[in-house]
Amino acid sequence: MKVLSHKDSAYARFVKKLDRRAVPGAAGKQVEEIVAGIIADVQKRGNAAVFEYTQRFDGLKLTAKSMFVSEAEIEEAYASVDEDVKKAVAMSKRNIHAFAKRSMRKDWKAKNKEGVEVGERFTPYDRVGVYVPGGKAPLVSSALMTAAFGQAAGVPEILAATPAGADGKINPALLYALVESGATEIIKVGGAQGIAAMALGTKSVRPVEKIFGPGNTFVVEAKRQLVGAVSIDLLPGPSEVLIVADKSANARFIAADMLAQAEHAGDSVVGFATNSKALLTRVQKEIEKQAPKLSREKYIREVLKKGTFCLLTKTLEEAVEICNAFAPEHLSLVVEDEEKWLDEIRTAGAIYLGPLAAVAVGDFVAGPSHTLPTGGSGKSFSGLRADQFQRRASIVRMDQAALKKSLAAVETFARVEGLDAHGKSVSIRVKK
Ligand SMILES: NC(=O)c1ccc[n+]([C@@H]2O[C@H](COP(=O)([O-])OP(=O)(O)OC[C@H]3O[C@@H](n4cnc5c(N)ncnc54)[C@H](O)[C@@H]3O)[C@@H](O)[C@H]2O)c1
Ligand SMILES: [Zn+2]
Repeated sequence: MKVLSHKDSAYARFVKKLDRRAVPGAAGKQVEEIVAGIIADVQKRGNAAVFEYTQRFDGLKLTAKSMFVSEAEIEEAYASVDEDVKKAVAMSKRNIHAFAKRSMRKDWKAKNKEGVEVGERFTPYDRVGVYVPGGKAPLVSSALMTAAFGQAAGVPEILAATPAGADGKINPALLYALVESGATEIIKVGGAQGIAAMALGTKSVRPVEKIFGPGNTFVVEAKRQLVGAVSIDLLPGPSEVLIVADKSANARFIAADMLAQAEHAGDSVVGFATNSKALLTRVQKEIEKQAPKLSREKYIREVLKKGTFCLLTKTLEEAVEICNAFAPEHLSLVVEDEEKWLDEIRTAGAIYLGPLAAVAVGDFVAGPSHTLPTGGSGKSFSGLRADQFQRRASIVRMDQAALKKSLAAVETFARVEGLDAHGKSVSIRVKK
């Protein structure tokens, strides 16, 4: 765990490095090339390529039939998932839908100064893809945090892709959550080949229009490379939290949040910035006290060693500046004057306010999606939300009076751009 005070000589340099930019290719030339190769191969050979990579990376042999989760598998999942899980999924889904309803764009129309009616119309995509990471943990909540937003937006076809283990089985709770969140088809394909199959289509997989969801570096790089063939939500990478706190904060809660973040995976990032020396000392002690009791201590130790920093800043202002430069996926803001400091926060993906706002509640059930911008991309992306499942079209309608009032300016534009047919197409309609 890196601990630095503003008085240390290494502090300024370290803080400067926290001003991040998520640049393409940051995953490394090698990942970029591997993914480009997989995409090209899926484009050329379709199913055959998808099956080959699935065998190579996940040890699973698939066919055109077995790549899709069957009705029987879904029935089995519904029968085996216990009531507590069903209840928790229902609660999360209810809150997601309520949140989604408010953030969805609504049609509107108005008249411009000349009397032309202008407006916007929003309709759900017809067919989207969601990626749910497999691998290290069955991310039941990630199914909800992507697909259920599409479901709320009214997307009729949601194709989900998730890697199955070598035994071809998908965790029943994950399957249950996916179906409850509106997934209409599920393929047992992960990685870059899963993203490529959804974006480009194969003989068995009909292509989607937009792809959502988190994944490892191969998945995220594949999404980045396939922009154009599809659009995407954002490029979410390894999870992170930054806690900004003053002396009013509770050290036990902060330590618990830092450990919760650290247990996600070995590549998680955990930051803590405070202007209170006493708090910093107490948090360090608390971490050592709480960590040994946790089941994922292995990941936690790894993250504490290489992905954790604690900064003693000179002022709270400085901590907030660090936050804006860092653009954390999650910010936990625990300060006396919440409203004042909230106004200063600009780049965080999700802001948790006050000592009781545990990030884990947002991870699972609060309502906003936990699929959020990481690696500094909060400067240019926002978290996944329902309106990203809506297509937008602008609408223009006019009558004779509005047409007449627009004519002079149109003719001027037409003249300077050398597009006389444009001018003509308007003047021809205007009644003299
Ligand atoms: N930001 C968020 O909201 C959020 C949420 C959940 C998970 N995540 C992130 O998702 C990631 C999950 O990663 P994961 O690996 O467990 O699951 P994953 O499903 O993302 O990746 C597994 C796939 O990676 C591919 N792969 C593995 N090794 C490869 C190689 N050498 N070459 C090419 N492809 C290869 C395989 O196809 C495999 O199916 C973590 O980094 C986690 O932090 C982020
Ligand atoms: Zn978390």
